[in-house]
Amino acid sequence: MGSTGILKNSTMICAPLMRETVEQMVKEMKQAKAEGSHLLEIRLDHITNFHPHHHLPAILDNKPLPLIILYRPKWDGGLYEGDEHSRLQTLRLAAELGADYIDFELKVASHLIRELKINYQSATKFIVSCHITSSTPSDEELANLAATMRATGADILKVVVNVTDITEIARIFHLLSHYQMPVIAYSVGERGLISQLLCPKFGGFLAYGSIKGYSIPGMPSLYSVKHTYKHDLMNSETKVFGLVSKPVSHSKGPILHNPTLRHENFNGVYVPFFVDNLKEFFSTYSGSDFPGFSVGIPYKEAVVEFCDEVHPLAESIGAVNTIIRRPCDGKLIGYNTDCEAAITSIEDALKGTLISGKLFVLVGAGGAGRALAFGAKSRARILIFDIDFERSNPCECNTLGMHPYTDQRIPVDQETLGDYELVFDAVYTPRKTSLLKEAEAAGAITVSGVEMFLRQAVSQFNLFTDRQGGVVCKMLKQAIWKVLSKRVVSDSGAKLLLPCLYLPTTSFHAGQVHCSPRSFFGVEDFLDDDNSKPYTYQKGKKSKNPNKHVSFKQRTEAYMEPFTLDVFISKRFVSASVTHRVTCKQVAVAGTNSKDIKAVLRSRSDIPACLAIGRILAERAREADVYTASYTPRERDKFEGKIRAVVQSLIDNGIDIKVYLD
Ligand SMILES: O=C1C[C@@](O)(C(=O)O)C[C@@H](O)[C@@H]1O
Repeated sequence: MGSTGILKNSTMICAPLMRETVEQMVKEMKQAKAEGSHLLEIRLDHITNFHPHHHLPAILDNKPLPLIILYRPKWDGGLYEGDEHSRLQTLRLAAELGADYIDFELKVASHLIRELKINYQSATKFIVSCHITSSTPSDEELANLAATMRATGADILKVVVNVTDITEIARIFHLLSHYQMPVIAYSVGERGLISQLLCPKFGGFLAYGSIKGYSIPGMPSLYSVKHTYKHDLMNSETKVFGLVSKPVSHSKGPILHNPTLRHENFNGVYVPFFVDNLKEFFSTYSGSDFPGFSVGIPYKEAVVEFCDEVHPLAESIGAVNTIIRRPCDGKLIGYNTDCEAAITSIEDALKGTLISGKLFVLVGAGGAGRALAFGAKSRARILIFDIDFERSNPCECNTLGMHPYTDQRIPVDQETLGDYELVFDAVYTPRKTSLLKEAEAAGAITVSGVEMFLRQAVSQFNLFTDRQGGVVCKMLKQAIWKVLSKRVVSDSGAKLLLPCLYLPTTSFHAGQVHCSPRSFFGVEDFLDDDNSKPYTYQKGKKSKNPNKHVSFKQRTEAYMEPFTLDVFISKRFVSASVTHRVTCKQVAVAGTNSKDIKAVLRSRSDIPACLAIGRILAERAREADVYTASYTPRERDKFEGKIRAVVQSLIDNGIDIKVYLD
């Protein structure tokens, strides 16, 4: 095929061109090439007053790249309304002139392809296409359809569907990866977007991308497939991360996580998952190809149910925004990285003023609101308003102010905004919401949701990749700078705060949510059952004097006793974990709220439950080759009753626990 050949094992990017004149087409062919397209699809049916004998050679003679010639009739979704004979004559002419590819509708393909292959023994390749407007066929139906298409003599098959649920895309992936000839298959629409974004992973022949200035509904831009999702670098080993949300297109996650994954040399991609049904989604995309998810509106609370295990912090908050598929057993582990992100964003904007004792007024108790409330509760007084008391429709109240609802904002009187010292909006698209603009005008310090977004993304990234955070922090910082190219935190007038990204001094999360065995963000809070008495463990204060003598024991403790045990008991549940001090990695976790554990228990918090947690945690620790751990009860905990039962059970099950009592 010479220069027009099919690049083996490499998905091409194709820009469809739909202009009204040949001149425009020629101009855009050059633009598409400059933007990185590998080939071009020329929609003849869009050219007005089209004269085949005059216009076709003009197009083919000026092609800077291989062309697919397509002359779509009205009966198959195109613009051509003339007679069928003339249309097919035009396509015959394209073959005669040596077009690289010609696209035929399945209905007419059979006799035409045979005829053309006999008459013109050119290098032209024939694409046979089928647009399915009814429901997405099953795997079997798709295979049968592909066989019918192949029987026409096609060189390449093209199947376009319009899925009503993202799980139907799995059938497209199956077709792409299993069919023994070149296939183009994708779905249009937001729910179908991943079929286009992940096309190279599943071996699609080509993926489409629209050129700059001519976006095509339901299709990614050439720029995004080339630069954001980097089709060139994707292969069958690429791990797919993504945001589970509805809506999802507002998210800046892909433009943060994708460059960072590449920077870290991690063969992964981060995509938007428009999800309607969590259960179906997790059972469809259940393999190791999908190792981690962010969770956005409106699913942060609902998703807890689909996690096999939930980190104690997320459990206490009642919301999960990050899910990791544990490599050893495929279980889904839920975390919350929003809580720390929200509180540190506010604390940093207050420039060292403590939030303790202040009054927090929280509007909206959805997933993000819960995380913020939880973080604030132990230090400050908090007043919560939510439009929907029962939270029966969380989606509605969570998107206020978010693109495209930028004219809406939470219902707080503009006149009262000046009464607040600081106003924080968890929405980050746009960066400055109507609420923040008004608050700024009223003289309050304002904190954009971008701050929280960034911080939660850093922790999330470290969980996804199980890596240390320093480089990632810097990388994300650069990425967001490029994206926003403006300051990310603002306040009014002279008190202007510089844009900042929280760069923790210790290794950040190190693959787990916990920075240290016992503290998430310096102060660890767990709400008690009646939601009024937080357990608070105040981390030992760091000395301000860097020259202060550190004893040998202090220096070596983490190495001599590398594993710590943490036990948490509430009226509702019991959980315990073993953490490696140096890397801050949790090596084993067990909690009575986990699906598998609660299924076999009568109660989630009685003594038998504690004994079960001790036994299961011991099994998991032993599996991780950990046989010893040290345990210091949390500040308000006494080493008796249920706590003692957990620890005793661990000891009875082969773990040597050293207990430190003050
Ligand atoms: O709140 C957010 C933002 C987010 O939903 C996004 O828009 O990318 C991703 C979530 O993980 C996070 O908790």
